[in-house]
Amino acid sequence: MSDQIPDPPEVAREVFTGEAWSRAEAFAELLAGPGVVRGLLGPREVPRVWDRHLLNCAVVAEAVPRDVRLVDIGSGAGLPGLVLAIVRPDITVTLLEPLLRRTVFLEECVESLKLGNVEVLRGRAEEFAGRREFDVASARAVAPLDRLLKWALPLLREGGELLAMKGERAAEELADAEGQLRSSGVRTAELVSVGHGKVEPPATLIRVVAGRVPEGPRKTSRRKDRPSRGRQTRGQ
Ligand SMILES: C[S@@+](CC[C@H](N)C(=O)[O-])C[C@H]1O[C@@H](n2cnc3c(N)ncnc32)[C@H](O)[C@@H]1O
Repeated sequence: MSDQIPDPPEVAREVFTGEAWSRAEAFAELLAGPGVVRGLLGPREVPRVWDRHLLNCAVVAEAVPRDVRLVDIGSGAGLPGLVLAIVRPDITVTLLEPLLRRTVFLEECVESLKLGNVEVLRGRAEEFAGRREFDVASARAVAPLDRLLKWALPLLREGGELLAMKGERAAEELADAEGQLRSSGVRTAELVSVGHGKVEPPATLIRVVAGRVPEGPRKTSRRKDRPSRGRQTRGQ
């Protein structure tokens, strides 16, 4: 393992079990190596690659139901989507990211980690409104809640959930978006705390449950649904 990467904390062994352990180690190396060289992760993040990145993202799995189709909006270097795919082989994960440099890295990671439950999709979330449908949307450090709602809700089925990783300002963001939440017809919006005993402090999520899906192009045929731009790749 690279000199710069700290030893994983003890708790990492509880979070990444079975095959997930070697994949988590390999992903830490990819982030701290090519990820830093290509400017996807700041060099100062390397010492905290386990706690701030891998573990903090992995604990989001506590809020993800079983066997769902999850889209990670603005996945960047694969956070949290690729980590969720590592710890949750029961779910299928779409890493949605507009920047080519990042999708190339993501595709390389998927191949190198031999993840069969991941798709890399290049494009902006708003391009796929009504064209793709998911059960869960995750996002970390992508946009304020009001903008995230505009991007995520059209990608979710009725009853689907947005899980937005937010920090200290989570409650404030939720309060600020109250009007929009009401007019978007969402069922519920609440703060959820995950990772107790695993990450310090525990991670705060805003969970929004989508209401009725508006009538739209989602009802068109599969062939027409295919995005006109953007590359899609399935993992091995
Ligand atoms: C600050 S980075 C965060 C990356 C990653 N989620 C993380 O926590 O490290 C924000 C990411 O959102 C992507 N992004 C920006 N606008 C987007 C949009 N409209 N749809 C999807 N992704 C978008 C950017 O390309 C970038 O990779």
